Amino acid sequence: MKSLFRLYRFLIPYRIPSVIALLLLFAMVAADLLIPHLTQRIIDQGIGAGDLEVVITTAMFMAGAALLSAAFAIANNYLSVSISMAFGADLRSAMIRKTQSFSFANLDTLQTGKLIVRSTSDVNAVQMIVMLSLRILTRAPIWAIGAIILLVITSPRLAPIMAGAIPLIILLVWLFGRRAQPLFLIVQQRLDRLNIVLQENLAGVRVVKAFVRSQRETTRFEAANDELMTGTINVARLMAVFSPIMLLLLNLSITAAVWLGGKTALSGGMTVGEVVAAINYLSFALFPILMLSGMLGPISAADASARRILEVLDADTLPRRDDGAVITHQQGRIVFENVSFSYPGETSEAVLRDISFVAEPGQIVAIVGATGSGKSTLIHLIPRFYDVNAGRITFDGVDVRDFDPAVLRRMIGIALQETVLFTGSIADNIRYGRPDADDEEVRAAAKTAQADAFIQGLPEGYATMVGQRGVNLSGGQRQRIAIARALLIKPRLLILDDSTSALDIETEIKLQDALDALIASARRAITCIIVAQRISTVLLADKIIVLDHGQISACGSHQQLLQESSVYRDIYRSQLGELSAAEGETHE
Ligand SMILES: Nc1ncnc2c1ncn2[C@@H]1O[C@H](COP(=O)(O)OP(=O)(O)OP(=O)(O)O)[C@@H](O)[C@H]1O
Repeated sequence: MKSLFRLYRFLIPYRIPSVIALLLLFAMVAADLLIPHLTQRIIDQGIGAGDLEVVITTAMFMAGAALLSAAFAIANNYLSVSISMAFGADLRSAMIRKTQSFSFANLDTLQTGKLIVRSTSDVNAVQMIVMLSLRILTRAPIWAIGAIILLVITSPRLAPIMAGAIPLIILLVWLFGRRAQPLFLIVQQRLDRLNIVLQENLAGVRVVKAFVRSQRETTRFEAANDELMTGTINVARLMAVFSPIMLLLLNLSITAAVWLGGKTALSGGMTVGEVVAAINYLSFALFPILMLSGMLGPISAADASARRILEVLDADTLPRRDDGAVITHQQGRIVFENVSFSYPGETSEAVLRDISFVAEPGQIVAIVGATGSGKSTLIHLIPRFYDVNAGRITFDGVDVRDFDPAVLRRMIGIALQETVLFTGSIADNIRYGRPDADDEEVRAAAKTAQADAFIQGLPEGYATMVGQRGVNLSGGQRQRIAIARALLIKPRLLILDDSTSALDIETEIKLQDALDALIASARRAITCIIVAQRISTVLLADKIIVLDHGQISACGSHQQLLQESSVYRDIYRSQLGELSAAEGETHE
């Protein structure tokens, strides 16, 4: 329950309406509890004494109490629904705000599927309990306590029945809770699993079809679905036994009250009205406990949901730094000083070891190496998608960890390995990092990225809509839009992570020439770090860094590396065939 209570802080902005809702509850319970007392009066002083006037006036009081109770209930329902919906909306917004500040390490642990479940069905479960707290969950105990007090006052002789029934009910609820809690947790975990399978299945539906694996995916989904069903059935089975037992206990208590009350009334120890009122009070006291016990399931589920929501809200993200460094005259000089890095996790090995190099302002630095050698990891450290474990990276002499992440990232234009485009027009996508850029600037960036020609050829040019994940564009077209997007922010450092892999050689050469021209003509230096699989992409780079199993195995220009690095020569040979005679002369 601790997690659930921690989320109640989201009610603070609604404390006044919440207090009003609770006051309305008290008023409602008071009106309800008046009715057994009035019933007693009608029976004893009206019917028993043959006084019609008492019958009529008391009946009018009863109708008044019932009307008031209904009016309070309507006002309370109205308030509690509005408060809980606002609470849910605030909670969802807080979660989305938090995920926006997630580092890549956070995203590694809380993947998309999990985040979606947490910000939808988990929030709904908690929101439901908040609404019930302002209604039935609070009303039930007040009702029960009020009824017990009135029962003891009006019919002390029947109080022992209550004294026997209540501990028994509490014991049963406790036993049920202990048994049910783990079952509810299992259901939540299985729901999580089902959502992840579903999300993977839908996101990868094209691959599934291409590999004719629909059967496998259906089986995988059905397995997760069946597991969820079994879990839910286990909970339902427990409820199926528990609820009737509780009802039996309630009915037995009332039977005992009728029996004992009847006997006492016959011997003159109680009036008929007192017996009727006592039976009413007894059901008023026991019924809420029964109702609350039925809520144990949703409460346990909501507590599990709250725990999962808190995992998101409490995640350790890169803090915003208002006191972070600011560089007024940016040069774009990047220095790696003995950088080592391993991904978070106890068993993970170092992915980068002792990396040192300098990218001077205006230089094009290429990083090559076998797949998995750590190229993407290396460039992800510059905008602080992850922080280094040892050594440091400086941007114009300032350790990147001294910047506010947003300030640092505004100086860096990056086209990531996986191209993600958003629903919207092509122009919107290019403008993503700089929404105020004018059409000319958008077009200039697209021209450099070799995207202008194909965009102009589309039916609506720059206004053409891009589908979810850019499905209506080719891989190479999406890559070029991503490069234009990175260029448009006029970065001091441009990072292209294998961003030209889907381009044909001719387009790639044109892109390289355009980038060269841009770098040469830029008023302020643009440093460029290019990760590449293809040697042809890096031939013109000022400096090529060869990564091998997370370490720099060589560094220099193409010609230097041909002479000095066997790893580089191997990559060269495997891609471009045997070395030409001229190149062969220069090395051993
Ligand atoms: N988010 C992650 N969590 C844990 N390990 C990771 C993560 N991303 C990459 N790795 C591991 O780090 C190593 C280097 O990966 P990286 O993506 O940097 O290589 P790369 O040289 O860019 O490969 P490629 O050319 O195939 O893109 C790999 O062994 C990979 O398994």
